[in-house]
Amino acid sequence: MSQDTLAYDDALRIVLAQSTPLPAEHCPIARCLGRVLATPIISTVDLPPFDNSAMDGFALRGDAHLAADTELEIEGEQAAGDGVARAHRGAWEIMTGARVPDGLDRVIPVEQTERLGSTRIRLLAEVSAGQNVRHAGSDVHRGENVLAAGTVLAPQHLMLLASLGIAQISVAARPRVAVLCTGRELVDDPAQPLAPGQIRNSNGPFLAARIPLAGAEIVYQETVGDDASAFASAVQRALGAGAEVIISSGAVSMGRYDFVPQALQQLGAETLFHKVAIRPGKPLLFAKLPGGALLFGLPGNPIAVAVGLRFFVEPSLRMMLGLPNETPRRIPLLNAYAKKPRLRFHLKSRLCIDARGQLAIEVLGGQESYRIRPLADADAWAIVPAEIDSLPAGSLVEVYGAGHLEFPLPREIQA
Ligand SMILES: Nc1nc2c(c(=O)[nH]1)N[C@H]1C(S)=C(S)[C@@H](COP(=O)(O)OP(=O)(O)OC[C@H]3O[C@@H](n4cnc5c(N)ncnc54)[C@H](O)[C@@H]3O)O[C@H]1N2
Ligand code: MOO
Repeated sequence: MSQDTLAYDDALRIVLAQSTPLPAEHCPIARCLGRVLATPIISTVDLPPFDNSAMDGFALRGDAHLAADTELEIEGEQAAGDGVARAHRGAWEIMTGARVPDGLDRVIPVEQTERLGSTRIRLLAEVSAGQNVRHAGSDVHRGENVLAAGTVLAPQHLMLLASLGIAQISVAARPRVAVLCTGRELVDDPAQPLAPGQIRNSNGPFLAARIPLAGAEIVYQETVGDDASAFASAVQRALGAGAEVIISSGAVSMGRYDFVPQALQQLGAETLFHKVAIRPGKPLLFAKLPGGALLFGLPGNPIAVAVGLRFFVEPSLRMMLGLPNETPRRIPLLNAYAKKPRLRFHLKSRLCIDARGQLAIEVLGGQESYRIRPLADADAWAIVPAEIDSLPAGSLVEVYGAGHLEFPLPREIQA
């Protein structure tokens, strides 16, 4: 390996050292899906807020057990939404979710009662204290820590926040990202026929789709030709749009038109590394612009872009979002895998259940970095470290989900 090619871990360390957590901001809960909670949520209320019935039936009181065949007068009715009622004796007809009248302590379902005329019932089963009552605070009690900082808010968290009456929360600001695609061969408009030598821009739409899923927002997007000055002015426009992170695709390799390093020099940027011992995406470049924005120069091959985003940009975004570094899962390889040593491989892969019914990771065919089709079948990345050249079937390999916030796997139990 040439001396200027960094090991992945060293390159990642440099990226993380340049990535700083962003400040928190307030967000109404209707708009916080996918945001990262900046401060823990401590409930100021009990949930349920009052003792209420789990059944349509009759609320009663009694000793530890109220025997079957007991007969009781119907003294009142309590529906969901009714306020405080005070009861001293008898049975109250009650609906599911209704507040249990004060003084009563259990509910018998209507089907376990027999109506005796219009004002009396007989119990057909024994009912004990607390039965069919959902007690105040039994789900969440006041003062309970219900969501930890760093929670990525999903619909079930919004259900909890809504039930606690929380209107606004504090979330990490979303990193502002610009995407610049380079290449004279690129056509953005799907309706435009391709001239000989042209291809469609697929990296732009991929990045535009993935970045919001990674917890960031796109503030600027442009496709530029093969020219250092045009690229430098696109970088200025991206910065003008407020970008804190610029992701470019293409023009970082050895070709005559691979001008990103030169443009960065023009811009006065500090290049922190160029070339990492990985496949795909070896010519990846990382720089810091004079105002502090980070630039990830991803090699143009589509899978090099996917790997650069997943294994360099996303760890940086995690740091900005206040999330800890990711830990991969270790999963057995479905089939043996061999490669040349020296480069760390990132393999388009798919989780599967093997013939014995166990979770395994299948490395897909077609690993070349121009091959987009197998990525469409992939839902995970399998990693083979630089120093390893062959792995028998069943070897445990590190596996990462398609995106850092999407991991379709169960949690690992910590020993
Ligand atoms: N002599 C050498 N040539 C190459 C080397 C090398 O070490 N020595 N490295 C190869 C590797 S590995 C990669 S990866 C590529 C990276 O090249 P660039 O970053 O300079 O990217 P381009 O040349 O601009 O494009 C590469 C490839 O990707 C296609 N492309 C670019 N942008 C898009 C886009 N937005 N959508 C779809 N496809 C895109 C482009 O047409 C090229 O086919 O360099 C190797 N060469
Ligand atoms: O690093 Mo490249 O993406 O293998 O062609």
